[in-house]
Amino acid sequence: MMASPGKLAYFRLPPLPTVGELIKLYKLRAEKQLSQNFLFDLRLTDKIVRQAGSLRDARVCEVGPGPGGLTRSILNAGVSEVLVVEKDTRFIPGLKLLSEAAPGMLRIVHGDILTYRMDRGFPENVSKPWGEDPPNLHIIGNLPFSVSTPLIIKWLENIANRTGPFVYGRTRLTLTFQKEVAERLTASTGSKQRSRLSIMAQYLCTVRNCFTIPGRAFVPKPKVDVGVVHFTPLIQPQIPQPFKLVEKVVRNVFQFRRKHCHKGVEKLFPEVCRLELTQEMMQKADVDPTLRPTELTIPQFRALVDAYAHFCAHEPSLLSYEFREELRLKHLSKLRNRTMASQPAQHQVLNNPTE
Ligand SMILES: C[S@@+](CC[C@H](N)C(=O)[O-])C[C@H]1O[C@@H](n2cnc3c(N)ncnc32)[C@H](O)[C@@H]1O
Repeated sequence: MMASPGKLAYFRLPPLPTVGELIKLYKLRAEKQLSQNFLFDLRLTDKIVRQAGSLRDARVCEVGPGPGGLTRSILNAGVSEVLVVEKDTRFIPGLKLLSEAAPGMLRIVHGDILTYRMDRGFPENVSKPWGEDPPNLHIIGNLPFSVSTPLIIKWLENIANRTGPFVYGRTRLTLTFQKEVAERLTASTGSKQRSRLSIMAQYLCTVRNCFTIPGRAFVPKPKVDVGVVHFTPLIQPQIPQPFKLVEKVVRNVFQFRRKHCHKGVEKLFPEVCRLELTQEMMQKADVDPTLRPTELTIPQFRALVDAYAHFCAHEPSLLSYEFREELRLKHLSKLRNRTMASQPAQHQVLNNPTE
């Protein structure tokens, strides 16, 4: 493979204390509430980073760096810049050591990833249009279990609406989840693990279950194994239907996961016209009503969502709440963006390597 020009492609961290030694040095006891399970084995962290594809000259945001094992592997991958967001202040001194060893490459943010505005962390991304390859931002993280599902749902909505880290470019994600969640995210049509989460993720992304890390590889050892999942958002001009509408159809269909799918579809309509409209919707979408929810493909879900949107357009009372809510939220987010643009950032960047 040809190396890209510039010194970063050949960057290697100088010798440093090991992750285990750093933990001893700073007396870092793992906090259960923050789902702290650390990876000491740098061959494993390297393997996670390899799933992201080439990171030469890329920008990376790492969620929850903790003692920095995964951060070391990211820095060694020839990236141009890494921004790490860590909630626990105790890890900051160790991360600063890493930052000194990789001058100009590591920005440390003390903050909560659930509220951190990543688009503000990488404002220069504005010049890159959506869909440009290679992507300009990678999100990588050995995620805390406590936030992994809400975080991926929030990011899926961001992908649909091109907000948050997805506002300017086709950001890719390489993240860890509890093994069972990883299996649900990537479950194929007909599999037992197929669920709402599988549909929402695969509606918007190509999803790959990369490999499983046994619980014993972490310190302390969690009760579960961990799956590494890679997401590539699909290139589409705009999500054809609002995210909330997609969510509503998928939620209803999976309400009766062992029954025929028309059972869940019926619940989308008022009782008086339920059976007729369900029949009409299934015909319009060309979906066999006797299939089980787990047997439906993504194109069939798309067809169901489109058919339901058609009914809603003709009978706004079916969906007036969601549409109103979606419009209200979009309006609020526009106002918030405007206000925040005129305010200083709330999260503290603890070092500025470019200074
Ligand atoms: C599973 S540990 C991974 C640590 C390290 N990346 C590794 O692989 O060894 C999760 C990390 O996320 C941090 N964390 C937990 N909740 C967070 C949040 N809401 N925002 C940012 N970081 C968080 C924890 O403090 C911890 O460092």
